[in-house]
Amino acid sequence: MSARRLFLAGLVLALALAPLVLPPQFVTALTYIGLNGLVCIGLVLLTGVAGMTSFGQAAFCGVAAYATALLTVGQGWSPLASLPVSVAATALVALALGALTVRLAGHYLVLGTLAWGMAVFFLFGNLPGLGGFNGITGLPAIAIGGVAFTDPRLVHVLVWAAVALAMAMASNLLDSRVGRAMRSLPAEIMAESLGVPTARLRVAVFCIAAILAAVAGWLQAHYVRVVNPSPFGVNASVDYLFMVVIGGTGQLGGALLGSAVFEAIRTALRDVLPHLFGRSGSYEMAAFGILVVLLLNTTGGGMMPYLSRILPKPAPVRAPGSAGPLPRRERAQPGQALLEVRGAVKRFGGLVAVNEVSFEIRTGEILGLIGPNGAGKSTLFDLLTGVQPATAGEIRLEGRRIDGASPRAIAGAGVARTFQHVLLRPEMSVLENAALGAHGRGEAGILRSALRLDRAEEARILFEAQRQLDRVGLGEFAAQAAGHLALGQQRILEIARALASDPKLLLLDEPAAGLRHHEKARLSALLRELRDEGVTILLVEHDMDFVMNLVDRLVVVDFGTKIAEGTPASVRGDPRVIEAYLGGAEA
Ligand SMILES: Nc1ncnc2c1ncn2[C@@H]1O[C@H](COP(=O)(O)OP(=O)(O)OP(=O)(O)O)[C@@H](O)[C@H]1O
Repeated sequence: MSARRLFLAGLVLALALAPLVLPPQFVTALTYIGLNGLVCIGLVLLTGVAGMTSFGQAAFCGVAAYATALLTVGQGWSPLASLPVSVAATALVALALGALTVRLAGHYLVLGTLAWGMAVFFLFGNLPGLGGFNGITGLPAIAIGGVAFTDPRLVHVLVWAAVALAMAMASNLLDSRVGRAMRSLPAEIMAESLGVPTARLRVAVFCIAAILAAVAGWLQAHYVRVVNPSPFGVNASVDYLFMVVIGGTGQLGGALLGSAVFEAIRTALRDVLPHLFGRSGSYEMAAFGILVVLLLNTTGGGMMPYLSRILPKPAPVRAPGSAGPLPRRERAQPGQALLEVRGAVKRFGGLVAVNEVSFEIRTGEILGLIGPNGAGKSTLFDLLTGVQPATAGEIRLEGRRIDGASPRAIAGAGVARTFQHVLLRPEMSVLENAALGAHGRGEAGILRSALRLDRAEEARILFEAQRQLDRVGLGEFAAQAAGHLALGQQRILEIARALASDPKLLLLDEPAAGLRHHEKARLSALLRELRDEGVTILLVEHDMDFVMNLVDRLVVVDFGTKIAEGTPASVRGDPRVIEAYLGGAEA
């Protein structure tokens, strides 16, 4: 067993035994830390992992709490029987709200969650049958196998068992194909170009976070045996956000640490301040606010990174020594037309950025797309990758039209790309970044991943990712964080990630930009090797030396129009190219 697992097992055991030795008020505090921790695990997934901020998590606790109150008090169900129904009801509400809100971006998303957080709170207080702001009382205690959880110490064990299960499942999830896709969500263009269905996955993460909040709401309802709106308002949602920010949104442990620190500060202030200021004033909130601001100032990324330094390190994700193959795409014969662009036009208002451009790429060749600044190269690249729709014209991949298709659909059709400004997940390892490329070649979903039933497929994906890293010469860096690589290596990593998707066509957007001379030479050698292995490549590039010595053919554009096409030698001597692009200088 690794040191990390031993530590975690010890922690769980200590928590389970805590009620035997701790006084009741500590057990209550620990129970609340666990309940809040459950909500915060969801919030870490939502905020830290998927990049969405929610001011509405407490409302989800409330939906489950009210649902179980209605079923148990109103209908006489047992709490255990009401658990799946309460959680499912919350998930349905989350699905509906999520579908509406997660498409919003930035501030709009935050305000959207705030709006429904407030709305749900007032619904709890005003809907008939929910007992108004006094709520519903007399909820039964949870009973499992004839054991009634009336003793707070038993509830404590139950709550922390739920926390341990949630932590294990969330950690499994993050360590999987879906988890990597979730971690790629903040870089939406990158994620879509890797075949990740970002909108659907966002709603899924939103629902997962709501389900964790629902379990906490259900536990809390049957712990305190009364349900009213006050713990489910926006204030409580803000508290949850504070907890995860204090703990650190980037790691699951931050959820529990933040919950514990939050509870400790609140309890300390409640106990200490009256001694300092007397009982006349209520200074807790003011002191609490100041403390939180100070904490956030001193621990930018939350407290978890500090704790991580002293905790045993998790073992880095490694590829297995061998694994079965992933599905491969069928390939056309070398020399056949792979991509055909026919009369592509892109207008921005009155400006024609791409004007009736036609060319084709044949299987197994390297084609360079060049032109002076503002010639329309990037726009053409955007048309090929689906980032922008063409105003007119046709783009076909192996005869099938892809103009107007989404970046995800184009990725699915076998077109992989790199970005002019490198897009990686810097905090993920080099291996995991490369594995993101193989997303479309796996199929394990959320539940399979959370239950760790995806290991055979995961081994194949990681093996493939490592194979591509070895292929491009980055194999030895697999366990490093991608953000620690030099820029040139990051560009190469993007190529390895693209190759992991088993592409029919590799599109490279200014791959030599920002590289030093020796890095360019290495990149050039790599692209030649890939071509020799049968990979078809289109590259947009500014660096004439780099392009001229590498490509089989060139397409030259100027003012959005194709002015030349042919081998580097023929293009080099073309008077129109010399005139337009090279300004009379020899290439
Ligand atoms: N979204 C947009 N809205 C309006 N005009 C645009 C847009 N994108 C590009 N253009 C214009 O289209 C023309 C072609 O731009 P594009 O970026 O495709 O050229 P480029 O060849 O890639 O240039 P560079 O080499 O400088 O990157 C330019 O005049 C540019 O200002």
